[in-house]
Amino acid sequence: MQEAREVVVLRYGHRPGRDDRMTTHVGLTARALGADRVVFPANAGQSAETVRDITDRFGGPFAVELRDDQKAIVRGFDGVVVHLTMYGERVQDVEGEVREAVRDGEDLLVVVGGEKVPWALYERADFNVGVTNQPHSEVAGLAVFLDRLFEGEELDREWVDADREVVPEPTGKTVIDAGESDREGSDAGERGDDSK
Ligand SMILES: C[S@@+](CC[C@H](N)C(=O)[O-])C[C@H]1O[C@@H](n2cnc3c(N)ncnc32)[C@H](O)[C@@H]1O
Repeated sequence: MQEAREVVVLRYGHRPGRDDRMTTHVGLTARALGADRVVFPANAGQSAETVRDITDRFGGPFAVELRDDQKAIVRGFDGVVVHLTMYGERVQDVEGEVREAVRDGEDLLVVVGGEKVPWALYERADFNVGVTNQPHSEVAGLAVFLDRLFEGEELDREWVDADREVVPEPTGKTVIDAGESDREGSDAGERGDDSK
């Protein structure tokens, strides 16, 4: 796609304890599927730490920010705002319009909720987008939206400054030092950590 200057994912709301895992997964999904930065609420420090740790080990660039002024971020955002919501327009109907809106290098803010989000967000959003009009999860909605936005190109991205790299293989969980060209067998390589 013609590039947005920066794709930022904003996690709107976080209930410590209850939302920890989901907020972490919003960050990991944003990173893995092509966003440049995630903004978490200030009370989601543990999730921020986990996403930063993954970025340190598996590469970036990807930034994690903690902010407590989500309302102001959305209100003052200088670019295009997409709000993912089951009540929105169908992603397959508006994805082209979203790409068009950012094609001249506009920044893009993608907002996902947790608990109920304020009505003002629906009004400020340039696009309220539904990934199906069925209730499901912010992680699933974000993944599908980013993949549609980037038309699958994010799957081939190169990672910079990684310490570790997963070797894709039909069976096994091999992780090698980044840059290492020799493949190691599953027994020799580090066992993958998929416990996040
Ligand atoms: C579990 S839902 C909670 C929604 C909340 N009950 C409300 O009415 O706003 C959390 C978030 O998942 C995302 N989400 C859920 N279903 C979605 C869908 N079909 N399409 C896009 N995003 C969705 C939205 O960002 C939503 O804020």
